[in-house]
Amino acid sequence: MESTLGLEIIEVVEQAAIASARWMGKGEKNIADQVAVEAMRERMNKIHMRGRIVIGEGERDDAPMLYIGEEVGICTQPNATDFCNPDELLEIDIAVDPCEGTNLVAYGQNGSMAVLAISEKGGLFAAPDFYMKKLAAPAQAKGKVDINKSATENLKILGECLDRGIDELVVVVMKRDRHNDLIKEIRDAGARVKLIADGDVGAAISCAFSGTNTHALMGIGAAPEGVISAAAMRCLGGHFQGQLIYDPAVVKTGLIGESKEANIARLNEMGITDIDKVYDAHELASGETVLFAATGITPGELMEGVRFFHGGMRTQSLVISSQSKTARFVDTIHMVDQPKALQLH
Ligand SMILES: O=C(COP(=O)(O)O)[C@@H](O)[C@H](O)[C@H](O)[C@H](O)COP(=O)(O)O
Ligand SMILES: [Mn+2]
Ligand SMILES: [Mn+2]
Repeated sequence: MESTLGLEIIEVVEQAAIASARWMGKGEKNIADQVAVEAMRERMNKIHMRGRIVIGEGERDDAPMLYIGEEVGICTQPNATDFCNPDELLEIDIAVDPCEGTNLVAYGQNGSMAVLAISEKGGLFAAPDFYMKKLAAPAQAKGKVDINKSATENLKILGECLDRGIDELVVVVMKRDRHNDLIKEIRDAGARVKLIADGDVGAAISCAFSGTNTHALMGIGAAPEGVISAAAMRCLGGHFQGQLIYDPAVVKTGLIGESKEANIARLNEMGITDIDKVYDAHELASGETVLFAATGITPGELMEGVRFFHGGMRTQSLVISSQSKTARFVDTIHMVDQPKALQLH
């Protein structure tokens, strides 16, 4: 699956990030999102692959592009056998978030990215448009911290695994009312909290890299983003667990469904009967081969944002492959017109 796809998907996330970055700081989150979706879809449809979107734009709002179930790639065409080789004809599943952190882009804040994950058919958990309680941590703590334990217990374990005092740990938490008790508990335990407005995919993956000063992600974010984070964490060997949250009273932002009962019924209809199951990274991204790609839109812990200059732009991306066991940071200069100068760094 991987050979040329790994290279082509870099351009997919690069193009989405560049399109969105043009709207950075303009206060237009919907446009920043829409242009990323269009650019991602356009580039994706030029790839020799037979893809199907399993996590995409707006499960419930009839999104016109990159919606769940949409087929993407040249090899989805009826006469594909005429121009696609057998490898390219293998069905693959794709999870996308063309603009992860739309508010961050609209308000010029750090941490947004264009991101996707790919696996063979059935290799990514088709998460419903629900919330997910998440716990991410570095590889040293994999299988030792546990989402069922309290934050206090996990911080103690994390400190031991990382050979750090609890006061030397930084936990990323999304700034939401639902996290007020969690934030207090982390601070009372002695650790430091980095509050983010949005963008928990980047925060989760940052845990896998030392040097980011991010030692854990705790709290409740969106479930689709949980699967994308898990895909990267699975390849990187980091710890990731997720548990679906279906009770609007827990989430507090009120964006999921009408009632807890209706949400449980919806999960059951989707075939999810063990509604409180804790999924680990290998269950959320279970495919034999998993690919992940992201490009920074605004600057973040992992990647620079898109930088525009006369005649072009520069992007930084991260491409991770379970097959080649690589995490590549790709720095690209895009020459649109003839730039007057190309800066080395
Ligand atoms: O920041 C996020 C928003 O993603 P997007 O809509 O693609 O810009 C995600 O990182 C979060 O995981 C999540 O969507 C967020 O936690 C939703 O929670 P809330 O704002 O409380 O409804
Ligand atoms: Mn998102
Ligand atoms: Mn998004």
